[in-house]
Amino acid sequence: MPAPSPTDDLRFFQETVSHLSGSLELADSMVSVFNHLADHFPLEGISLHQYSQGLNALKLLFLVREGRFDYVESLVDLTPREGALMLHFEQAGDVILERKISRGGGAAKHAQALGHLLPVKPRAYLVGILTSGNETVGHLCFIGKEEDCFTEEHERKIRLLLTPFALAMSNMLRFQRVLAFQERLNEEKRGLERALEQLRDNRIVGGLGGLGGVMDEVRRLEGREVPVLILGETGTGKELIADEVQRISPRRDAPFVKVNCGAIPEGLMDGELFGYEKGAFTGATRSRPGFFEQAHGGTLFLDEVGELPPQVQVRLLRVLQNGVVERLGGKESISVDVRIIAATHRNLEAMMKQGAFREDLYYRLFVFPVTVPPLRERKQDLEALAYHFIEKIRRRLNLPQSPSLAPRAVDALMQYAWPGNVRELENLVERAMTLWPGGPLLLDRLLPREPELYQNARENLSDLERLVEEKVAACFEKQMPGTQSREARSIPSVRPLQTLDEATRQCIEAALSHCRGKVHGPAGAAAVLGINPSTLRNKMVKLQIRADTWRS
Ligand SMILES: Nc1ncnc2c1ncn2[C@@H]1O[C@H](COP(=O)(O)OP(=O)(O)OP(=O)(O)O)[C@@H](O)[C@H]1O
Repeated sequence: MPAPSPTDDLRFFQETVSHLSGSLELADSMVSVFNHLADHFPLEGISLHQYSQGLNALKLLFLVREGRFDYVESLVDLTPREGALMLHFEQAGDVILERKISRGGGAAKHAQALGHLLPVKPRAYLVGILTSGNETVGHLCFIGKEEDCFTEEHERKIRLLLTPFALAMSNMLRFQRVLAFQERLNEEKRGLERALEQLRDNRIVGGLGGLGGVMDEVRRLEGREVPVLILGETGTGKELIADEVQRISPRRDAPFVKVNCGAIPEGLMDGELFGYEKGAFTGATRSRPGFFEQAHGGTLFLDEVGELPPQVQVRLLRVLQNGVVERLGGKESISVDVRIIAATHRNLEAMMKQGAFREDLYYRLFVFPVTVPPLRERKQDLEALAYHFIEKIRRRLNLPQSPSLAPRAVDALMQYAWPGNVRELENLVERAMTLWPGGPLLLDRLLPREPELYQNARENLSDLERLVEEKVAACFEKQMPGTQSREARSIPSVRPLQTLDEATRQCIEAALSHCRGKVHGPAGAAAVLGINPSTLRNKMVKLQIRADTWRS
């Protein structure tokens, strides 16, 4: 074969450089370079490695093969002798031609690093040390198809390419690092936004309404560290209450670790709760502290505690009694100081009777119980909750304005039994806002149709009537103290008696004046009176009360 002329070399050099710089995407330009070089070398692949003196390890960065690019960061540990050999190559800064891989040879470790990507077989290697200024950029490996496939001519040709490869690789690696850094920053930003969003949205709606009793209980926990057990149907807001207990606890600045016991597979539960040592089981490639250790000094929230399998209940009880954990595969006892807040939608007492929940554990957890009532028992909060979710979802969906609720939708919400509680309402509002982002939200159309999920309309109506009457009675009590007590009712009043309509009018007008003429919505008269806005409107029409009289 005639020796290549300087013109051939120049063309080869220019073509390679143009493939190398063809794209900012490392993968694209490397695939393109590979295809071009495969016409000049008997190539199986090209890889880039870096030697880390600190770790005394050889790091694989990427491998490119025909039509395929793998960006894989993996490490191969080196012996001190192998490390010294790598340093020696780097200092020589040239090309090593190995006609076949030999144990202890220069490219043996490069081949080992690629073992999981390329079938190990006898083949030749050309390793070029890439340098830029005084820095070593990496080891560029041309991987041959077989033994002895590279010649001195190949060695000469790869030498021509060392400088452009060094420049391109150094720039691309820097670019990759910037991208990775940017990605990390974006991820951090998303995390912070989520945390901020949660802080904004963690407001408890109904704290002065249907959750008034619960919040009174919770306030008694301020500054205390007793174990708390939060009970209530699914989706009633138990986790939100747990957050509130934590917020007012002396441990509020310490770790607050939340564990959903129902979401961890039974086989992993011990390891997750109590931690494990490296090698404790297949796949335990390193030691890991469990949730108890992570919560040391702070609080552990055991959500869905009723889902714990019996054996885990035994170990949990032991940790609570002794204040120490032992990691799986570990020999040491590790002291832990953890406050427990637990929650469940299950009837633990019934489970205890059936033998499914340990009695001793139950009494350890049942120190300060808080029961969150189902939504159907606090319908006065429904409209305010719906508006709270509208606002929360509007922010998440980035909508310019909050859509309104269709008035007839509120009636339907009041009659529905809400088996999924507040979470069901939140999901319903989200679906409605996806369907009608500009409003009005026809929530009634999205409610299930099964009649057994609705309270009898008549019963409901009389409930509302009863509520109005209660409000009226409260009004009387305020204006004429004592007239509402059982005894007082039998004593003739000194004040002239009002008809029910007159008393209702007074009550409605007082509420409207308080709310400056606002009828519905979170700060509206209907919410203050605890009745459905359309019921209030009907009464206003009947009594000829106009809301705008109170608007300033
Ligand atoms: N009173 C409330 N005010 C505002 N948002 C609430 C209220 N109650 C519940 N939510 C919201 O409803 C959703 C469900 O509440 P949460 O997860 O606390 O219920 P849970 O009882 O813990 O449910 P589960 O039993 O399924 O674990 C959450 O998005 C929560 O923020």
